[in-house]
Amino acid sequence: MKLQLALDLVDIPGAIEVVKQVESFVDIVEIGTPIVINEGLHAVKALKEAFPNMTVLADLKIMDAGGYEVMKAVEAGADIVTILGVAEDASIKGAVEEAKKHGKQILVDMIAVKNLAVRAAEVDALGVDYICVHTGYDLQAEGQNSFEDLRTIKAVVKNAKVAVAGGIKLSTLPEVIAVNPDLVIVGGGITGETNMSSAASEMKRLITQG
Ligand SMILES: O=C([C@H](O)CO)[C@H](O)[C@H](O)COP(=O)(O)O
Repeated sequence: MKLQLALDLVDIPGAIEVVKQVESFVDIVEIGTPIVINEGLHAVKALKEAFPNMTVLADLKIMDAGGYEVMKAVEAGADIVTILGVAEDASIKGAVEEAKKHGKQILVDMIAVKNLAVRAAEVDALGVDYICVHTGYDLQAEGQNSFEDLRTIKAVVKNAKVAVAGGIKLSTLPEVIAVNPDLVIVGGGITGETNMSSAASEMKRLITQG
């Protein structure tokens, strides 16, 4: 099980500062959608240049032009690129094909997918690397989480790795670990803490002990 740090509500210098504090505890650094909207793919480039040995995920949440947008993210230095599960199969296939050409990976974000079990099985057959259940900020604000959704996709996904994101904190991490995802994605649960290094370190400890 791996730990991914999601960087969302910071600028490029702020993102670099956070990674410096927690890099030894996280496996993947995510350049979140809000950073990409604010700074463009320069943010991906800057983080990869600052931390060349880290796996960098560009959270583009692609909806169309899968191949082209993956190509641009990979040019900027991304190792993993996200596309939405609600996108057309043609877009997901294009994204997978382009990523594979460069030895990179695709994570499908299942945010807003209605029939999760059916769509997860369909997406799994398209050769993607990760399938991620995700409760976004707007539904987190309504008190929702993705823990039950994680069980749902664990039951149907046979090829891809399974990931979970959305409001995970130190206090709720054990509940997530119990379902045994391949990847746990945490943003505010680390970046919102006064001592980010200690939060990330404790999360890594819990994940490693399983
Ligand atoms: O993808 C995300 C969100 O939609 C904003 O773009 C976050 O990176 C993801 O939700 C993880 O962050 P937390 O919910 O703060 O853990």
